[in-house]
Amino acid sequence: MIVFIVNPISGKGKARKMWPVLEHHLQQKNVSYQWYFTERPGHGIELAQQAALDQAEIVVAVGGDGTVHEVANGISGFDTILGYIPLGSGNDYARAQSIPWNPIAALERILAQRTTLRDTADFIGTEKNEGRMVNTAGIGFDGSVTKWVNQFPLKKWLGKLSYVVGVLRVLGRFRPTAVTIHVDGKEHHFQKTWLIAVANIPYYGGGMKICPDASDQDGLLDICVVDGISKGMLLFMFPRVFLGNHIQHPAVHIFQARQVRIEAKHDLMVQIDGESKGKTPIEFTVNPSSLRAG
Ligand SMILES: Nc1ncnc2c1ncn2[C@@H]1O[C@H](COP(=O)(O)OP(=O)(O)OP(=O)(O)O)[C@@H](O)[C@H]1O
Repeated sequence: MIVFIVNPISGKGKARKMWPVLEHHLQQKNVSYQWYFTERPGHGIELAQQAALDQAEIVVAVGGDGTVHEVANGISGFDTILGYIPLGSGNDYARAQSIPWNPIAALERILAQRTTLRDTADFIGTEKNEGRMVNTAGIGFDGSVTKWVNQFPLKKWLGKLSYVVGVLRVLGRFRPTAVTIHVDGKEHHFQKTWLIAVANIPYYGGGMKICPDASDQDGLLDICVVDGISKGMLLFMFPRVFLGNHIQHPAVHIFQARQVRIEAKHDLMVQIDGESKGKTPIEFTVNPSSLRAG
């Protein structure tokens, strides 16, 4: 049995519009399936967990990276395969896994049932803030931008453009702070940190190659720290993130580790897989080959 979990608001309603087309394809191919629309944030976790308990072979996230995050958390601890049809606005998971952007082609790939094992990371913060990261986390500047954008009433109309507005709004008031980063137990101190990314895959934010060498098949997390840089230089450097050559800048520090803990002098906001997830301190531990991706 294949279970589809469709987020009707993903990609400004793209997933909702595309679902009848996907269903038509499934019916033509005589595939046995069930489907659900998510009704609220977090619902995807509950639906995916129930599907795994009901012994679904594959649970397919239909939407964006937030939907993948929820489904991956719901099936955590089960042998269930995670499928993905990218109909969000960022779709970084699809980018990293080379999943076709055409929804029917993505569906065909799932039906072919060629699976690979992928790393995820377990995260644990404060106040029951814990779970499983599939893509990438951002702590600091982009954590604040994500929080701002998720509360921005125009997000459902502006889509990705909301992030540009968010970057400009947060840039005005964000203050870099001192952080301590424990990389596999070794302490590194930074004085004026803008952001720390912890990555399973190279991308976040819809194609920004924040950790260009990250791989979810190497048993390691890649960590990128941006520290000691002026606001102007940060803006100037920003476009280089899309090519991944920002890592050559002296303000950018890269590490690889199995475990990383981040503490900040002044609390920094955290986003994980594009979802706001509390604030520092936070710790990540890689969980190698823990996800069956189809
Ligand atoms: N019915 C719903 N109403 C409101 N929010 C929902 C509903 N169902 C799911 N959500 C939430 O929608 C959010 C965004 O989903 P998702 O990330 O899949 O789409 P996106 O933001 O368009 O794509 P991307 O993350 O790839 O840019 C998630 O945080 C999820 O919890």
